[in-house]
Amino acid sequence: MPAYKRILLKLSGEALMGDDAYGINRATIVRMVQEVREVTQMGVEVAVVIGGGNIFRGVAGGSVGMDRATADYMGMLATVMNSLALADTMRQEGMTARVMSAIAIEQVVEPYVRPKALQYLEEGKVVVFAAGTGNPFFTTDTAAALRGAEIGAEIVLKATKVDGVYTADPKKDPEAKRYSRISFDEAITRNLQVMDGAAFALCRDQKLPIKVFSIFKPGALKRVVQGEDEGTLVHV
Ligand SMILES: Nc1ncnc2c1ncn2[C@@H]1O[C@H](COP(=O)(O)OP(=O)(O)O)[C@@H](O)[C@H]1O
Ligand SMILES: O=c1ccn([C@@H]2O[C@H](COP(=O)(O)OP(=O)(O)O)[C@@H](O)[C@H]2O)c(=O)[nH]1
Repeated sequence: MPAYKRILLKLSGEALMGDDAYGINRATIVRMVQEVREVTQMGVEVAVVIGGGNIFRGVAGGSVGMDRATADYMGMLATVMNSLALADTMRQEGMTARVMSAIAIEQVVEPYVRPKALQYLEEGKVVVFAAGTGNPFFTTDTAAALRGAEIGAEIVLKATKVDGVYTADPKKDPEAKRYSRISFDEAITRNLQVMDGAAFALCRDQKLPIKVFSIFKPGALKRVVQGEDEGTLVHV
């Protein structure tokens, strides 16, 4: 039995590279989609926000002297590409997906219209939210928090490169310990970088819990959806 009726799944864009140096690794995206299919088959309504870090990140552009807002728009366009690839892979795997963009790009993707997104979810379609929040200086984590709150998701699931929230960045500090649960207040006070502060703050205000877990661990998404002990729960 699933523990949730409706979820917002945030997929790391960077993880889409798999073992490649850049772009979208075919085997990786197929595996991600198959995991999503498993939970849709359990009757869970799934909305997805995918990042763009495998193609372009605004901060990277900014660091080499680009105008930061322009670089961020490039990052948002990168998430549109990933969203199209994701939805197409879903189609190939026998699912029905709809991409909705936060920035107008009508010939390519339909615009984000909240009631329409809700309708798709009720029809059992997977909705992929593209172009983040549509605003520079934000991240797709914040987009996940925002859309999660808007569609009334019960939880935001952040599938990322680490298997939970740690006392420090586990990629830099081998002594870092994983929390099984942590409050928003503590995560924000300790300035834990696994998610940006804006995303944490929005979820805290909306009382929308977040689960952080590994995108690489087979079966982790299903376990999370079944309410099993997996990753880290960030709670009010
Ligand atoms: N306290 C922490 N706990 C877990 N991960 C952390 C922490 N601080 C920093 N990180 C880093 O945050 C990364 C996940 O955030 P991000 O780069 O935004 O990933 P994504 O591509 O999933 O959006 C992890 O790969 C990890 O190295
Ligand atoms: O609301 C948003 C969402 C994303 N971005 C840009 O899109 C890039 C890709 O998204 P993100 O870094 O969140 O992807 P991920 O970490 O999942 O790979 C970011 O670096 C930002 O430049 C943005 O400007 N506004």
